[in-house]
Amino acid sequence: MFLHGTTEANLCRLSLILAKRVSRHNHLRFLSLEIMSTGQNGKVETTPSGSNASARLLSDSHVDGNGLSGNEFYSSRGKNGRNRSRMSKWKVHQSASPSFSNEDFPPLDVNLVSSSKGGHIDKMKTRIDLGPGQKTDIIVSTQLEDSPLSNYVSQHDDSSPSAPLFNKEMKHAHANASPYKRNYFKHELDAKKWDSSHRLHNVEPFDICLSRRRNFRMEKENECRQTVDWTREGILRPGMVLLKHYLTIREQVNPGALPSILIVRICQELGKGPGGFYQPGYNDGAKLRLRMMCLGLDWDPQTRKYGKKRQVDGCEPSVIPSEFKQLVQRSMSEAHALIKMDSKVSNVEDILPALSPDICIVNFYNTSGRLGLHQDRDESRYSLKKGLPVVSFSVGDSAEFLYGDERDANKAEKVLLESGDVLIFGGESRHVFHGVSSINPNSAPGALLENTMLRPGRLNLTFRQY
Ligand SMILES: O=C(O)CCC(=O)C(=O)O
Ligand SMILES: [Fe+2]
Repeated sequence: MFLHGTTEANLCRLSLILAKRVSRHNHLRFLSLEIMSTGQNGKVETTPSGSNASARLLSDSHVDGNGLSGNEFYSSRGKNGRNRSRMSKWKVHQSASPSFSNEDFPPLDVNLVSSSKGGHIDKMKTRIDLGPGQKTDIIVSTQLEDSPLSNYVSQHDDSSPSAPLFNKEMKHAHANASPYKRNYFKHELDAKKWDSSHRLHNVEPFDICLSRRRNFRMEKENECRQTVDWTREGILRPGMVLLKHYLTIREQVNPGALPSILIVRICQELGKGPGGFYQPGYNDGAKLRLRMMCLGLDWDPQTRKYGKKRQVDGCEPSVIPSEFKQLVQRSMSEAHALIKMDSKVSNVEDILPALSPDICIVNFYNTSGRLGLHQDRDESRYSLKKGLPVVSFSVGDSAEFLYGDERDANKAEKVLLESGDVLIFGGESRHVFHGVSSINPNSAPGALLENTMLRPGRLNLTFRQY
């Protein structure tokens, strides 16, 4: 017997056995398991990760003051057939006040799977019975042996499309799962229809929206309105303006026509097609904790350069839709009006120059997404020298946005960016350091979710002029 004694040991052992079994039947090179079970103490136990060589179990997960903590049990089988195991503590900081309970917390940000060769990753979910009182949901992530996607490595992906291996147990588990988990299952079902021809490309199509059967009643109940004291608006610093809910206040009569809903629909369509969302990486192989799509011109995070085609699959970015450009111009007029009221300058463009955007970078952050402090300084020297602004639209879950004069999160100011907010930084604020430190789960407006089925997470669009 490979491991014995504790529940953790048994679960780890089980994941290794399953890994081997699935591997034999489906010719898999790679597999990982995520086990979610409710232990006798009522706390959620999660097992992310594992392959045919290793398994990791995060157990006793619990919400404390400002994060999640628990124990990690790790075991692996080396090439020499020897087994190793260790136990350690882990902690995931959640800087926003926890909006979830022990019983129903969102997927942890963990590296489920990674492989030196990479490949397509599928998921299926099943439920197994470990004996009295021990029902366990397992998410099995698999990697097909002959996948042409040899450059694609998913490091943390709570939203990747699932395998066509959907089975009876999954349906059973679906019926019994909590509404949060049911959404997850539905997503698995949809992914069954996944067209394998997409896999011929290096980039797997990513849909920022879920399917129709999502349970919004539950989400509305859960909706957590932030009561933070750092919600600010107006002029944040010279050349930096925050227009609160600007993309949601226009259409009171017909909520379906709200600009933020239009933005999601357009981004969904463009994001699924060629040149759509992908998860970019840095030079050192690390992945950005977001999905990205560029419009107008492509921006490459590795070379930090703009180009006509992107490196990852040679696709050309779509053009920036005229609706988006109009929204940018309207936002700029609003910002100029605010500046005019606030200052005595004769020409507001001296403080916030106008732009004619030819680049739009669209980011989708899942609820564990973030972006470190950085400056946007890859546009042309002309654009940067003139201080032509970056215009940023936020849609979906709210985000904690940091900004400051240095790349130091401790010295940065923070502001809550909510769905519909427009943030503009140009003029003398054009080189401000900025980043996203966290996304607040369940904070997106119900009307937006009902009309778009946007996944949990946040959509951000930044317009610039090269
Ligand atoms: O998501 C955001 O609010 C910021 C995005 C950003 O800074 C960027 O794309 O350069
Ligand atoms: Fe930026």
